[in-house]
Amino acid sequence: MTSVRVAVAGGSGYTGAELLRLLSQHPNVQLTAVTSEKSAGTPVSAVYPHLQGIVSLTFEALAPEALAERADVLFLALPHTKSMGPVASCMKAGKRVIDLSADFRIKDPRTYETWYQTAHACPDLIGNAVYGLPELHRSAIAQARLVASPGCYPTAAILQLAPLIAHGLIVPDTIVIDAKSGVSGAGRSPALPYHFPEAHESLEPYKIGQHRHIPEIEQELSGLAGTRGQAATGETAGVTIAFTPHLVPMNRGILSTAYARMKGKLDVVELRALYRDFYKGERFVRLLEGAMPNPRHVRGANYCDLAVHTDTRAGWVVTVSAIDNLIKGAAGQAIQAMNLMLGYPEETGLVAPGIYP
Ligand SMILES: NC(=O)C1=CN([C@@H]2O[C@H](COP(=O)(O)OP(=O)(O)OC[C@H]3O[C@@H](n4cnc5c(N)ncnc54)[C@H](OP(=O)(O)O)[C@@H]3O)[C@@H](O)[C@H]2O)C=CC1
Ligand SMILES: CC(=O)N[C@@H](CCC(=O)OP(=O)(O)O)C(=O)O
Repeated sequence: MTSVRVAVAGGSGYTGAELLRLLSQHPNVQLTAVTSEKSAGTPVSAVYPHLQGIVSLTFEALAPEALAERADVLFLALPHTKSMGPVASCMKAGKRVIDLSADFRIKDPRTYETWYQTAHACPDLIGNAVYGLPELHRSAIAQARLVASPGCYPTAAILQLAPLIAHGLIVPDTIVIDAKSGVSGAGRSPALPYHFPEAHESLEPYKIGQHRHIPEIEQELSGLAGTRGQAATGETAGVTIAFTPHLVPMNRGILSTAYARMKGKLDVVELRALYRDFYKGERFVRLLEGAMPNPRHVRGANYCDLAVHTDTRAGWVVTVSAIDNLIKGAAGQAIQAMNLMLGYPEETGLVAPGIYP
């Protein structure tokens, strides 16, 4: 088996730690470097004791150019707005890059600027980036040098709505997405809302109608509508959503419930058959008919569990999805993209089931 040299920038964060855990078990990967400024000089296992005896690297403070020399594939797990420069350097060095931040997900630099309050530093590179959701962009990811790995909420929301949009079965501007995330979604840096007494036994919506994942979800759903669905029926391809995220007192996991008004009467049996067909052969999308999606069932795993229901009395279709924000919502999905880019079987290193309870 061939092996590829892989480095992780931002390895001291939560998604970085999950990348290290998963990559250390990948049969084709040799981990060569991991960066952190604050923990430079500290062994990875001193920051993350669960990696003791598994990852022997020490965190280093490396400039992107120096990091790029150490690997063939680079995972960047840096905060959004901080990834643009490092991505440009790694691309210039001719490396394959998988960026977990939001910096290359939005195709329109003005939209990025509006939602991230920062001008894009390298708009010329945005066109090279492929949105890293394998279930929608598999062949483009396989050809890509730069993958913009999706956000956690968008992964859950896009996967649950894609079949409905692609088949033009719902009224596009009636989509309401109500999603809940565990606290690790906010990263490892401490802040008051994530302090135990604040977050524990609490459930709070935030950024109602203002969350930066809105343009990302709309971009992908509009793309689906334009290429496969509503556009064919002569309607506008632009999809507008109402999105409310919530912080829930779990370490990890997202549960997303999406509602949309049905065009005409849709039979739930037919809808489920349509979802089965849309996701046929997809290793990491599990369609549930008896059980309900629950973040508990995907903890530590790369699955997205999905269920479709109809409220025929009120005329709504209701879909529910569950992912682990750090795995299918971040590190696992990024490794899925790497496997595609390198021609490895897509599930390599990702097949372990979740942990329960
Ligand atoms: N958490 C989640 O569920 C998800 C997160 N993402 C995205 O992945 C990326 C990483 O997220 P997450 O792991 O949660 O974040 P964390 O806050 O846990 O970690 C951030 C990492 O970036 C480093 N870092 C912080 N500030 C800077 C800076 N100014 N310049 C360079 N490096 C810096 C930190 O290193 P140091 O030790 O030096 O502080 C740390 O390694 C983000 O873009 C996030 O939006 C994507 C999907 C899901
Ligand atoms: C609970 C929580 O705070 N979640 C984060 C989303 C994290 C994420 O996945 O977003 P990116 O990948 O775009 O960083 C938030 O709402 O901003």
